[in-house]
Amino acid sequence: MSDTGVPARKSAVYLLDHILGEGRLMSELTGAGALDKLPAEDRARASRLALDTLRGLERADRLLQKHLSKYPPLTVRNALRVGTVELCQGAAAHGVVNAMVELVSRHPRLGHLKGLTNAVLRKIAADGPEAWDALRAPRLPKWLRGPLVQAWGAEAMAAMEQVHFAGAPLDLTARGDAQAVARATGGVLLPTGTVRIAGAGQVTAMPGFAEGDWWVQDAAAALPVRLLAPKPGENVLDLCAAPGGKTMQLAAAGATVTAVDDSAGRMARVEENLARTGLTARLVVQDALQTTGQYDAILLDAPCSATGTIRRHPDLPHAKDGSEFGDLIALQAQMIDHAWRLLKPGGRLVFCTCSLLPDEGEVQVDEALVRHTDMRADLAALECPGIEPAWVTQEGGLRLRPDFWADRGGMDGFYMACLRKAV
Ligand SMILES: C[S@@+](CC[C@H](N)C(=O)[O-])C[C@H]1O[C@@H](n2cnc3c(N)ncnc32)[C@H](O)[C@@H]1O
Repeated sequence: MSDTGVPARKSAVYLLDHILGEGRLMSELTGAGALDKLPAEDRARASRLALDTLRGLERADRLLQKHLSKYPPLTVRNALRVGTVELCQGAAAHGVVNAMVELVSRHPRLGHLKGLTNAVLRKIAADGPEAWDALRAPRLPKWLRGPLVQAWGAEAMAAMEQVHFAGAPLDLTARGDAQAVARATGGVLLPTGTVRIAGAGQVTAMPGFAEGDWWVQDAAAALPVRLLAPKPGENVLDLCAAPGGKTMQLAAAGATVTAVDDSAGRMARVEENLARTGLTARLVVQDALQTTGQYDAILLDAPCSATGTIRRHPDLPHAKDGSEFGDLIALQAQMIDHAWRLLKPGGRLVFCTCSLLPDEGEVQVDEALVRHTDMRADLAALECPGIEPAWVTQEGGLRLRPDFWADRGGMDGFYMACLRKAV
């Protein structure tokens, strides 16, 4: 890692410029190699700085506003934001200020703003972390906050924003004995069987990673397969499978799994994950709507707004504006109808999305139940260990929100329902 911390901070500012300026997602930028030239430690630091800054963006802007008569160009503004977040997290003032001044002074067009950077960050350091702590938890942008307040109410929204701001712990799904994984990793076992670790370090260095004893999967994301309850030897279709968290759960239960995803790049991740865990599945790179065959059980983890994953992906509300959600909602309905044709009589389909929008959950299932007279919501499937009755919805699905289990570190927002086909 560099002594000055300038390369990691410069990369964090680069990420923010593209997320906030061009609406790119962090995963797109890192996938395209944005951090590849940095040593591993700097890469981790750059990502952490960018994510922490996105989580605290509203607070950073409120503090900076006091010391700026007009906004400087985006790159300098982002350097000030990163510096503010670091200072308010308690980093040593001289290190942060020197690094940010150096970063700005080296910029080919904005070097003249190094004096401003120095003066503003010194004032932020003098304000101290108390000024930061006195501000409310950052709110989601209006385009997303509006529909979520309408769906869940203002109080629940504020609770979700608190959890978004806090970030997420590391959750693991065990290939076999979850208790043993909890012991080996120093984690706690949640009531639903997920192992949760607070303050985890590098994932690949943790006990059991190389042996494939577990994989990273949010506690909420582990539940759809529990609802499906695959049995050994059953023919199970995993539609929209990559990167394969649920594929591995299905395979670990002994099912004969066909995993379909239309992204060859993402399917390569499924292959790697299966190889590491020693599990097997037939992998097919294909549009889910072109899939054929007849299956005992189907898991449909449909593409969605991903608004349930903001704890882990605070870039999403800043990079998106909701304009593509209508197309996703239409595609989800098409996928439910297609999956229904591939399901044997008496079989079950678990539909799920990592979304907080009822249009991608409760409403999808309500409407599917009207379109398919041979479909019913299977309430018995929801009786899994740890699932709380309050999470069950009117149409017979499960609604999970980030503020559920807030005292344990929250969970991703998710919707899921088990739909049973008449014999
Ligand atoms: C929510 S992610 C799936 C996560 C995965 N089930 C897991 O547990 O790791 C949605 C996936 O849908 C895939 N996808 C999007 N449109 C698709 C389509 N038309 N056909 C097949 N896969 C699609 C994306 O490539 C993405 O991997």
